[in-house]
Amino acid sequence: MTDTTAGTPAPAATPTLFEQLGGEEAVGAVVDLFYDKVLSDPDLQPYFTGVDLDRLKQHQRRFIGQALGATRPYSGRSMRTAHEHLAVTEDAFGRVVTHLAGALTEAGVDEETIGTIAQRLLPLKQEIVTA
Ligand code: HEM
Repeated sequence: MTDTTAGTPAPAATPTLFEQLGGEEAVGAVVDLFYDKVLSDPDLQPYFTGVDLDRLKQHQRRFIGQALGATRPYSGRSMRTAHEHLAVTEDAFGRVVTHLAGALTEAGVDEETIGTIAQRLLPLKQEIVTA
């Protein structure tokens, strides 16, 4: 069989947002900023009372990962199961997304990309918001 692809470079896969933002290291910086914003917000602090910090960090990484489409396969609890005991309000959900947008802005991400990211998170609202 003739190899018609010989000598032809493989088509570049469209980079994920994760790659566009600069990969693991850049995203790590966004996670840190995001984490500070969420924990400094008096309206959000109660949700995280008693949640250990490792778990919270993991939460932030997952959250960012979901937004950027860079998650390793996720085998944890469903979004509904993970959040239903928290009675997350629509307002709280909105605040968290706003803090993510703020962290991304500070990290130099352009507005259009931030809009795309926010759109990706929106469908999760119906699973996470239960109050
Ligand atoms: C798109 C939005 C969100 C995503 C992708 C997300 C993702 C996750 C994931 C993956 C977990 C871990 C589940 C586990 O380890 O079993 C989790 C737990 C948690 N999430 Fe979220 N989350 C979102 C929004 C929120 C919001 C808006 C709040 C609060 C205002 C919140 C508060 C928490 C807390 C407190 C936990 C820990 C629960 C526990 O350990 O008992 N999350 N979230």
